[in-house]
Amino acid sequence: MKIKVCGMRDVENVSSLLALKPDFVGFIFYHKSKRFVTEFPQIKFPSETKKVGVFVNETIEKVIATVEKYKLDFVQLHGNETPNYCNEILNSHLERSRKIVSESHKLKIIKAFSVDENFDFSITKKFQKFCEYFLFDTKGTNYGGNGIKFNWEILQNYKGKVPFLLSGGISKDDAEDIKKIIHPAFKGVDINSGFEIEPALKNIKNIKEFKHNLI
Ligand SMILES: O=C(O)c1ccccc1NCC(=O)[C@H](O)[C@H](O)COP(=O)(O)O
Repeated sequence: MKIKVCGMRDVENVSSLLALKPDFVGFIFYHKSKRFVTEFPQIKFPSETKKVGVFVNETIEKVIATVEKYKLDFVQLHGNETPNYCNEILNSHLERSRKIVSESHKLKIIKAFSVDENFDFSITKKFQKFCEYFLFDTKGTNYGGNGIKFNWEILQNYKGKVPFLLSGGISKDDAEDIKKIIHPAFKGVDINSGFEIEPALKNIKNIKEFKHNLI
């Protein structure tokens, strides 16, 4: 099962996290978030851990510039971005990387959806050809990091092929329930406020225990 730890910022905290070999580490580039990255931690990432930039209704130019500056592997889109916006992100990155010969990595997209009891999973269809993963997060007052769970049973209404990460209010005591989720597209979890000491500072011991219990 894949693990994404989102909302990181502190250089020593990121460094301790990397020792646990998470699959993804997320950095929030949304200035209204309390986890907004003001100074990107300058650390060499192992190739098995992917860097994810989280954006909310950001301009394409800003997203691409941030991807290039911090060499991000994924962008996670957490606002009202459309399939066309996703297409433009991929095309802009491809066009730019063709011009810079040394930069040839392929950018990938995670589209986040805010889920509540009435969520219509069929809206994900229009995004499927642009996205590597979907992220099903709980609908709340903020675009993300709300710290609340949705009813995981409704995941069974998702019939698509794009793999998804489950998110929203997950904490270390949820490992057993997560292991009970049976769905062909369920690929992993995204964790955030449930593991925080303070905004953007994670409790590495709890993440280690959670990761161990998930196996
Ligand atoms: O975490 C934030 O502050 C945030 C703000 C705006 C957009 C997205 C944000 N987080 C993205 C994530 O992937 C979170 O991990 C996800 O929303 C779950 O958070 P939590 O409920 O705290 O576990």
